[in-house]
Amino acid sequence: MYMRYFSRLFSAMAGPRPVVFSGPSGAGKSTLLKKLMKEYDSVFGFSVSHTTRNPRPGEVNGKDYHYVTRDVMQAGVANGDFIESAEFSGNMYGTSKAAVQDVQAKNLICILDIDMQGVRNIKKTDLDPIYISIQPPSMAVLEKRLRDRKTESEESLQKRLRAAAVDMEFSKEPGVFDVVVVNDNLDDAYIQLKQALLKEIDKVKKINRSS
Ligand SMILES: Nc1ncnc2c1ncn2[C@@H]1O[C@H](COP(=O)(O)OP(=O)(O)OP(=O)(O)O)[C@@H](O)[C@H]1O
Ligand SMILES: Nc1nc2c(ncn2[C@@H]2O[C@H](COP(=O)(O)O)[C@@H](O)[C@H]2O)c(=O)[nH]1
Repeated sequence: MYMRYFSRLFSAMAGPRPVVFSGPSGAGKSTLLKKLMKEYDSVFGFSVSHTTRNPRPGEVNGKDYHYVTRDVMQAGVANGDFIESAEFSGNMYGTSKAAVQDVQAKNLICILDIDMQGVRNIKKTDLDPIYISIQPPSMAVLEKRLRDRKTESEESLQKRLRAAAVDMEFSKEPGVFDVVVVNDNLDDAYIQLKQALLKEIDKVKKINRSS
């Protein structure tokens, strides 16, 4: 009890609370995050995950992900370099300690885009983030978005849809997420997202003004 209290107190002193974004693949997490980081570029910093999947056209190594082999990723996990890692749709993904520290060293709100296994694992740490779930309006809409994105093979798409069904149930579990945003109309979803983060955004702006 006291340990948890002091851990929260110290992390509050250390800087703004991180934000975890989760939700099914194709729900619109990256789309919303990019809008947020464009509007508040001096407030948020993205925790660049590691993955063993191949880069998509337009993705940049070190910006979207650190693209690594399974051997490199497994060695990093064994070495204790990761806060959390997970297997998703046939590939490994993970948040390195360095990725979060890099953002926090700049006193920015650290954004983690992670799947639900990542959410469960982060809950076992003392990171104490705000948990936001981005959900699609329906499975049918999600499937259309994923197909239209044209990034997945049929096999990968089916795996992602199966994971999405579990994720949509997970988001309804009481106490897991602080906010659940249904991304139907993008502008409406973005307004809801900003509303959920205004307090933290103001905190960072105040700190930046006084430093
Ligand atoms: N509100 C929306 N209305 C219509 N299309 C949308 C909306 N939000 C996102 N999209 C589109 O849906 C597709 C999936 O969005 P996005 O890539 O942001 O999802 P994601 O949750 O980040 O997926 P992943 O977890 O696989 O990275 C993209 O092509 C995006 O342009
Ligand atoms: N547990 C983690 N999940 C992660 C991490 N980085 C991304 N993700 C999640 O993976 C899926 C698929 O992403 P994609 O870029 O291949 O479409 C998605 O749900 C992400 O949120 C991570 O470091 N840890």
